Amino acid sequence: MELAALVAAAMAGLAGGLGAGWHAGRRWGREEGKALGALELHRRALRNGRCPICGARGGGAVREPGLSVVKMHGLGNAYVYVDLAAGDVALPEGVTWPSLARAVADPHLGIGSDGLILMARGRAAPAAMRIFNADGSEGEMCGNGIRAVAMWMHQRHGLPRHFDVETLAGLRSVEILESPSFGRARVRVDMGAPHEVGPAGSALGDSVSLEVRGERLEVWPISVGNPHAVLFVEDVDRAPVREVGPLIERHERFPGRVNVEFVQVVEPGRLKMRVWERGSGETMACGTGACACVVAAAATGRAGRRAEVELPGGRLEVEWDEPDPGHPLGRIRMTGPARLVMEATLPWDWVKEASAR
Ligand SMILES: N[C@@H](CCC[C@H](N)C(=O)O)C(=O)O
Repeated sequence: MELAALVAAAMAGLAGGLGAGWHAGRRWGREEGKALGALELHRRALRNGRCPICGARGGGAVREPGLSVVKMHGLGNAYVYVDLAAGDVALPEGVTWPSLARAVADPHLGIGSDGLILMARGRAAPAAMRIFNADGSEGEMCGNGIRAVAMWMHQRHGLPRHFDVETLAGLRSVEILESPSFGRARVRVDMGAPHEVGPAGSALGDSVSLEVRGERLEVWPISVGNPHAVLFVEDVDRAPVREVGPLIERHERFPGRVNVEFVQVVEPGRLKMRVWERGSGETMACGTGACACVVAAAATGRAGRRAEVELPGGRLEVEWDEPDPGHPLGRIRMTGPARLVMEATLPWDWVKEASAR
C-alpha cells in the first residue's frame, strides 16, 4: 500500500512538473513543492505518521520500499543519479555501484541511461560526484553529468549558485547561470586545464598515429581529467563512429581505454562532433569530449579558443582561456543545459536481481 502510494506520488509529481508540487491529485504550496518535490514532502509526512494528502500511513520510522533515484540529462547524455546527500544508502549484499550502473543503464530491463552518477556532500567542497559508465567502469569526470549535479544540489539542497564539486579528476567549480524552474538549468563549469596524454615529452597539439583496420589514423590524445582521442574528419555525419570508435577505445596505445571524438571543423568558431564514449558506446553528447575537441582544434590552428560545439543532442559553448601564471596551459570553461527527467524508486528486489545479472 505504501509502495503504491509512493509510486502514485512520484507519478503525480512528474505529471505536475514537480516544481508545482502536485501530489495525489492535489497541489502543495508552491514554495514547499519547489524546494522539496512532492515525493519528498510525502515521505516526510509519513515519518510523522500519516500523509495528510493521500492518507498513507508510515507509523513513525518508514522502511524505505526501495532505492530512490533520479534521471537527469545534459543534451541527451543521460544518467541515473543516486543522491547520497539526502542520506546514506546501504546497498544489499552483493550489489555494488558498478553492478547497479550496468543494471539501470539497460533500456529494456532497467531505466535506460549512459551510466550511474553518485552525488554527495564533499569533504573538501560542498558537493562531490562519482561517475560509472554503462559497463560499470568508473570515469574520472563527466562534463554533462556535473551540470546536472550542480542543478540538483542547488535546487534540491539549496547550495548557492556558485560552488565547487569534488571529482576523481580534482575540484571543479560550477556556476548556475539560469534556474528558471525545478529540473531545468543552464550551468557553466570551470573544467580546469587540459594536458597531453602522449608519450613523455609530447605537448598539447602533438598527434599520434595508430594502426586501425590496416589503416593509419592520426589522433590527438588530450586529457581534461579523463582521457580523449580526437580525430578530425571531413563529414562527421558519415564518420564510422560505431565501427572505429570501439577499436580506438581499446587500442593498445591506450591501456586505460579512451573516449573517442570525431570532429568536423565547420568554421573556426563552430565544430560538429560525435563521440564514442569509453564504457558507454555512442552517446548523444560528451561535455569533456567537447572540451578536448576545442583544445585539439585550437592547438593545431584549425579553430579559435572559443567555439560552439554541435553534438547530436544539442550545443555546448566552450572557451579555452589564454595561459596565465596560475594556469600555464589555460583553463577551459564549458556552458550548457541540465534537465531533470524523473524521480523514481527502484524496488530492492529489482536492485538485487538486476545487479546479479
Ligand atoms: N559523458 C561524459 C563522460 C563520461 C565518462 C567517460 N565515458 C569516461 O569513461 O571517461 C561527459 O559528458 O564528459
